[in-house]
Amino acid sequence: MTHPVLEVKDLTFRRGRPILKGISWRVEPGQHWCILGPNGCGKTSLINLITGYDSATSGSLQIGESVFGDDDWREVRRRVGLVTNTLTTYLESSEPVLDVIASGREAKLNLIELPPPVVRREAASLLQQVGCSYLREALWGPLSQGEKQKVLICRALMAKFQVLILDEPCAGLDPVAREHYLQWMQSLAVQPHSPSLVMVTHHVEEILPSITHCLLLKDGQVHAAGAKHEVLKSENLSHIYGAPVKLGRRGERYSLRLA
Ligand SMILES: Nc1ncnc2c1ncn2[C@@H]1O[C@H](COP(=O)(O)OP(=O)(O)OP(=O)(O)O)[C@@H](O)[C@H]1O
Repeated sequence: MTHPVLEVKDLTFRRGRPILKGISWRVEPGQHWCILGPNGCGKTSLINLITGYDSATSGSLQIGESVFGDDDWREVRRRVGLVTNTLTTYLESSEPVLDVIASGREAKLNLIELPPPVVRREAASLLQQVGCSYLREALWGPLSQGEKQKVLICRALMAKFQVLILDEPCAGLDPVAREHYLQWMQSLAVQPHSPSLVMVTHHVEEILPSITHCLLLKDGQVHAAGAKHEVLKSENLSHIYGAPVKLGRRGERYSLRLA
């Protein structure tokens, strides 16, 4: 039996009030997903549960063959890469960029011990791949938003991950940097052994051709989940955003405007 890359069943999350109300979602090998939904609908909460930063109130969660509760989630976490701005608040400003990247190997923040030279070399090579070799000797704190995003991607790539979760990866990037970044993600997604990408975004313009599926959330519930071309429709988006919107398509890219 092939295991899903990721599966959640009837997942609920309460913090004083219900935040996620019975989410069921399955990511199969070879699929790349995009999660869309209005502010406060529970996108980040869902990701925090998947990455083990928070615990679900009920329901089940599985990454590959590992089930949350049965397996050591610290080990499982090494298979889930996460790129999120929230990480930026946990990282020390004085942390060298190479150590930030190297810390992805162990899924740990702010390394106490120096990473081994072989790991630092891998980190430097990843930095080169994203066009940021000039940051080899830099510290984390003063980096620009775009540089931080690229360093976090490198950090995620250090892990032996099956899933790479990108929480609003283009936030803070200028339009040209955003397009370069998206092209780079596209080239990553089409590599033969690419991890499954799960991208959270507010902008349909950022949905890459390689994204195969979409999960639409509203009020902590799944409104629609499935193949991109079936789910990404004006009526579904109007429903989740609570206003009439019109989805446009140009080639393999999308746009959205108020109807
Ligand atoms: N630990 C928590 N304690 C209390 N409330 C929380 C907690 N985590 C999330 N929430 C609340 O749950 C709701 C969903 O938050 P979440 O950050 O998941 O939304 P989101 O879809 O990622 O929103 P955005 O698009 O604005 O980033 C919000 O109303 C938030 O205030």
